[in-house]
Parts: sequence; structure tokens; C-alpha cells
Amino acid sequence: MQLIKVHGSENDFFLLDQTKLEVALSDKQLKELAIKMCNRITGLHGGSDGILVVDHSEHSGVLGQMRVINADGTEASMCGNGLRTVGRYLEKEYGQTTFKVETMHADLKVEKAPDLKSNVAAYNVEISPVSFMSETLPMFLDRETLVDDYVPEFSKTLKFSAVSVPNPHLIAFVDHETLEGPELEKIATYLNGENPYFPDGVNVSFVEKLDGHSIFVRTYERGVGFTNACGTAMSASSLMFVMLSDKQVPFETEINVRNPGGMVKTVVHQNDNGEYWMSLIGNATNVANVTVDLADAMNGDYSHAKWVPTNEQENYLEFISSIR
Ligand SMILES: N[C@H](CCC[C@H](N)C(=O)O)C(=O)O
Repeated sequence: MQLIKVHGSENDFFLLDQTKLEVALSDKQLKELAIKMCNRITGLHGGSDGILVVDHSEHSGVLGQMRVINADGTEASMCGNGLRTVGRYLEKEYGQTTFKVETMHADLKVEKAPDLKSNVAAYNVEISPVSFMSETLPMFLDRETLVDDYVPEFSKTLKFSAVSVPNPHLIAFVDHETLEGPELEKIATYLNGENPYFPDGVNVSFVEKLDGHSIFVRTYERGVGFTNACGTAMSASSLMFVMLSDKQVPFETEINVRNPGGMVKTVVHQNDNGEYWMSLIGNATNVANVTVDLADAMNGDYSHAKWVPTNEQENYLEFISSIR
């Protein structure tokens, strides 16, 4: 079985093209494979945050389908960093630089963007649909929407916003000390365990405003835990940054989003129907090409896996050190 180890802002995945397998893996097999292969200790070459599954799409004008399996085996409706790497893969497969990819709730636009530096490929992907309605997360709270408000059951001091893009996000703007403190993990582990508010869990992000057009986003991801970056969280955080800025941060302007794994740019849009959507622009790095026997992989035996690095990771790290 051929895999590519990929990352967007060091949010890393194994990309698996089901169309290249003799027999496509079942949902149950994909779940088991993710739990074993992504494990940071016993998994394949240090594991990953999840698996990106590429498959054929029956939708017209769409090059392929992307499914997202978190490291704990749960399936998510969307992955912003992952969609950039899938876009790059499909561009290579089909020779197109602008196209759509089918995801669970929408066919999303993907477009090749200018390289961030030599050998650091970049893509621009659409993040949508966006909704504040609690049932789209789902969230069970004493109100239909949660926008910049207190929820004492979560925190006595922080205000939160809840939005689906379309996977679920809970976002709080915090000062630097809180960004780096223990409260994010405390809240996120509670809301991703047994709790009456988010039965399917939720991605939780703390956001620090850096300057007029820059934020830092730290995310504890549903189904994974802390990641170097979460593309949908950075997009959702950018939306809240614009919406809560009292017009100081306008729509259609580029926002610099820093994260522990690097940085991306986002643009927040509002269409004529008043609906929001975001552009997420950032790297799509192929770290290595991997060959592993399917039966071995399903059994969690990676001792015979073949790992052939590309030369891209060094260039990515040079890019990151140049912007820090
Ligand atoms: N953990 C997320 C899926 C991955 C999203 C993230 N890696 C991104 O780049 O958007 C969830 O369960 O909703």
C-alpha cells in the first residue's frame, strides 16, 4: 500500500488514495488503520494527526473526494490543512491547478497558490459551509447560538464563540499567559469526554491578537489532542477576529495566522446571501513516500515499511525559520 506523509503547517497526515488499492478499505478498516498507524509511539514512523482518504467523486466538476479520519479513528467532516495537501496530490494526478474537491458537506474550491519559497508548495482552499446554529456542531446549551459570551460551566472568566465550518469549533480570545496556560487543555479534555454540551466533541482554540491583522491560534483538536495547527480552527478564529473587531479588521483582507507549526494566511468573505466563508492559504508539504504491506499496517507492524523522504521538509523548516 502506497502512502504519502504530508503536512500543512506541521499538522501531519498519511494520505491514502483508495483508488490505487485493489479493494478499497471499509469504514471499519479505515478506523482501525488510523488508530494503529497514527499512534505517536507505536505507529508508522512517529504516527500522525490522522489519515486523509482520497477517493473518486461522482459529483460533476470535482476531481476527487477527501475524507478525514482523526488519530482516534473518528471521522471529521472537514480538514483545512489536509485539504491543501489533497489539492496538491490531485493536481499532480490530473494536471489541473484549480478545481473542486468533494468533502462530507460541500464540494470545495482548491487552487494552487504561489510557492512560499523554493520547494515549499502552497494552496488556497475554501472553508465552508459556516454556521453559528448550535445544532450544526452539535452543541446543547441554553441558547441557539454562542457568540462572544460567557458560559460559566466552561470558564468563569473567558468568553466563547461556537461555530461549525462545518466541523465544530469553540473559540476564546485570550491574553498571552492564558494562551500558554493549562486552561485550554482542561476545558478541551472535558468537552471531548463525557459532557452534556458537545456529544460529538469539539475542537477548542485559544486565540491571541498579535496586531491589527495577525493572530496566534493554539488548538486542542477533537479526536487528536494538541496539534501544531488546525486549518479549520485558524479559519474559524479569523472569522471571529473579523466579526468581533467592530469593523477594524475588514472582510476580504489577508490575516496572518501564526500557530505552533508555522503560519498560514486567511481571508474572510461574506457572500450576497450574508453567508460567511473563508480562504485558507498555506503550505502543502510532502514529507515522504511510504510503502507498507496492508496486512502489516492493519496489524500495527511497521517494521518492514519503506520510508523514502522527499527533500521538502528541510525547505519548509528554512521557510519557517525565515519568518520567525
Ligand atoms: N480534528 C478535526 C478534524 C481535523 C481538522 C484539522 N486538522 C484541520 O486542519 O482543519 C475534527 O475532528 O473536527
